[in-house]
Amino acid sequence: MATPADAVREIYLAGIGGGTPALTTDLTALEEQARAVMTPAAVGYVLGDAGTGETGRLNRRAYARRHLVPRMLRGAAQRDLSVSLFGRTLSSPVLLAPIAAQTVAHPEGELATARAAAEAGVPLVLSTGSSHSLEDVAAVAGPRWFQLYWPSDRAVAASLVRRAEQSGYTAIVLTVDAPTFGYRPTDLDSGYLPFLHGHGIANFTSDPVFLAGLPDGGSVLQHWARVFANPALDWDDLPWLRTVTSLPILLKGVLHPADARRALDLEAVDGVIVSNHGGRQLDGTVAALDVLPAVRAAVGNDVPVLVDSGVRTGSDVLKALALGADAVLYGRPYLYGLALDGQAGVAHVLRCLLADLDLAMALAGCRSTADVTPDLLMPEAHPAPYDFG
Ligand SMILES: Cc1cc2nc3c(=O)[nH]c(=O)nc-3n(C[C@H](O)[C@H](O)[C@H](O)COP(=O)(O)O)c2cc1C
Ligand SMILES: CCCCC(=O)C(=O)O
Repeated sequence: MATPADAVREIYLAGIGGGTPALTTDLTALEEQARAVMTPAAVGYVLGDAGTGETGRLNRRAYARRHLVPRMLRGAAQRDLSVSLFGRTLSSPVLLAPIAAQTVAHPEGELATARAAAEAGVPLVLSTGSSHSLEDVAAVAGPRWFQLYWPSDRAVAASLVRRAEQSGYTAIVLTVDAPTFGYRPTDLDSGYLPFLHGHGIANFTSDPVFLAGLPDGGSVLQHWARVFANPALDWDDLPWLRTVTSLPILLKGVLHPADARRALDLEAVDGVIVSNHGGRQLDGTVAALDVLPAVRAAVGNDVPVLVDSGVRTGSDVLKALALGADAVLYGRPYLYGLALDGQAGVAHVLRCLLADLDLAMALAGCRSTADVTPDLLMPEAHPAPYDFG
């Protein structure tokens, strides 16, 4: 049976004939390659962090300062990478993070991403800010979740969720860390917001409720700007979302354990995604990985907890799982693959990540994701200095 690590063997075999991969297999080097092929505005949007970039750097440091203590002789010749979430089996603990406006990186945008994800069996979380309608993406996608930016008009929110449900998306990811755009100097310096250039608004321009609210002769972009976000959203709104869908709901962008607990106590959500949005929202924010154990402790072991922000390699996935995550969202690197070579580029990145993860499990002595336990990590010499009580 083919395993993700076979990709590595195939590369070496191709090398006998002089072949080498078209793109780097170094998942941390893709950024530099992609920078060279994207427009300056796209580089600013995709690579950019909020503020000084402190949180963006911290995300990587949080992984770098943790170290694995692998176990030997555990007979991990075959690895089972699968995990179970909301009653479904995922082929690996990896999903593609919602990334808006993907046509800034490649003209085929989310369609290319969805095809590559389907081929790899990796679930895609499609952004509300997709450049192709959620129906068009569903037509070429494999397993899929829908990420919701809750519009200022509840009727539009309900319409998006209903469409997602009808199009086979099996979970709703409500992102709560972006009531407004963060302060992003890379975008501000070039005066560039992709949405105002027509990227990432297809779910609105294809939405009957949104279009019905468009004033006669009014501008679509101005209407979008009014409707897209709801900065006034608060906890009292959450139960309403529960009334419009029977799908599992995950809250994305939670960092404080008390917020995770509160969401569950409201019985309004089924899971949480610990994330600082890749350092793009509030600069100076703690690394997502650093609060993951506290969030896990706050919600208990039965609630799905995912994490993102800074995941790059197979070892990173192991570290996240060892600290209590059920799965990770993989973000920018797949966008780099998209920019470099469209669908084939995303496929390459996923092949590399899954091969790296499969080998990491072999080398750490893990036959299955259930074997990725906290004792796989070196206890921290300097534990996190905060106690959330
Ligand atoms: C260009 C870009 C666009 C994004 N758009 C969205 C979005 O529409 N919705 C959302 O919830 N998160 C969005 N995110 C955040 C990602 O889902 C994820 O949290 C983040 O990329 C993780 O950081 P990393 O990619 O550095 O690992 C976006 C991130 C990037 C880089
Ligand atoms: C309000 C943010 C919209 C897109 C996004 O999530 C991002 O650029 O990070």
